[in-house]
Amino acid sequence: MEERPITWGSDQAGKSSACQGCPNQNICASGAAKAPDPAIEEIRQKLTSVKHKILVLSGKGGVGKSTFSAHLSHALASDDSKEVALLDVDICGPSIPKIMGLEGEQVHQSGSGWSPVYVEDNLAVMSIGFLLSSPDDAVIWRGPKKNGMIKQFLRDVDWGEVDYLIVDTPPGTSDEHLSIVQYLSGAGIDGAAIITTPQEVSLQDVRKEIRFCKKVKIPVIGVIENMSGFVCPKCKNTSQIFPPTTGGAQRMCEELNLPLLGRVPLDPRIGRSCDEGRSFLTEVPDSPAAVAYQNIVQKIRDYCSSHSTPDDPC
Ligand SMILES: Nc1ncnc2c1ncn2[C@@H]1O[C@H](COP(=O)(O)OP(=O)(O)OP(=O)(O)O)[C@@H](O)[C@H]1O
Ligand code: SF4
Repeated sequence: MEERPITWGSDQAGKSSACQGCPNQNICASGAAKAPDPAIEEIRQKLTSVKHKILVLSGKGGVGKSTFSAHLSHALASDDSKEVALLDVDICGPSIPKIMGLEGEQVHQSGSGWSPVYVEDNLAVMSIGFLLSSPDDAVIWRGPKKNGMIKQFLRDVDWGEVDYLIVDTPPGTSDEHLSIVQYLSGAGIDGAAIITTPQEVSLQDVRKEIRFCKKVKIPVIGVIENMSGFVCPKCKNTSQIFPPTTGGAQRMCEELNLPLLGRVPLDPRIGRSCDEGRSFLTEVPDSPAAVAYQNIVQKIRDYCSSHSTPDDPC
C-alpha cells in the first residue's frame, strides 16, 4: 500500500480506504472514514467512575514530565479524601515504576479487570513497566501494538472510584498521544498540563504540542516551566542555568494566551528522591521546588473543580 504522511486537518477527501485500520480515525480532522472503535464506548462506560482526567505532555524528552506526573499524583493523593490514579503510557520508556518506588511490582488479574499497583490506599499506578520481566527490557513496538496496549490500559484496568486520573505520556505527538486522545474521546479529557524547560529548543517543541492539543480539542490547563533556575541551598540566590531564554515560557504563554502554572527550579534532590522512589514533596517539603510544585498542583485542582468535562471532542 502507498505510504503517506499523516496530515492533521488537511483536505484528504476520498482516501477512506487508506484509513482502514488507522487508530486515529475518529479524531482525524479530515472527516474521512469516521468508523468509531467500539472500545471508545466501553472505555467511556468504564471511566464514568473517574471524575477528572488530566494528560501530562511535553514536546521534548527529559524535561521532567514523568517527575511532574508523579509529584502531581503524590500531591493530589495527600488529601486522604481523594482517590488518585496514575497511568504511564510511555510504552517504550516507562519510568513511573521507578519514580514511584514500585520497580519489580506486578499487575494482577481479578474478576473485574487488571488490578493496578497501589503506592498508598488512595494512589494507584499502572505502567507497562509492571509487565516487563526486567526494567532493562526494551519494548520495540509499532503503532498498532502500542495502540492495543493503551486500549487495554483504559478498558481493562479496574481503577474503581477515582477523583483524578493522571496520564503520563511520552514526549512529542506520537502514536501513544493519538491513541489516548482517541480512546478518551468518549470519556472526555479535562485538559493537558504541558511541561517545558526554559530553553528555546524545548519551547519550540512545546508550541507544536499546543498546536496538537488545539487540533484534537484538548483544553490546555497551562504550562509548567521546569528546571527554571537553580536556587542555591546555602545563599538562596537563584542562578539562571539557561540565561539566554529566561522568561521564555512566560513570553510564549502570553503570546498564546495560556496560563503559566508555575516555575519549578532545578534541585538535585528531586533526582535523588525519584531514583529512590520517594516523594520529594514529603522529603523536602519546604524547598522552593516543593513549594512551586504545590502551588502548581493547587492551580490544577482549582481548574478541575471549576471545569466540567467536555463531551466527545469530535
Ligand atoms: N526540577 C528538577 N530539578 C532537578 N532534576 C529534575 C527536575 N525535574 C526533573 N529532574 C530530573 O530530570 C530527569 C528527567 O526527568 P523525567 O524522567 O521526569 O523527564 P521526562 O520528560 O519524563 O523524560 P522522558 O522523555 O524520558 O519521559 C530525571 O532524572 C529527573 O529526576
Ligand atoms: S484516519 Fe486520519 S489520521 Fe488516519 S490515515 Fe486517515 S486521514 Fe490520516
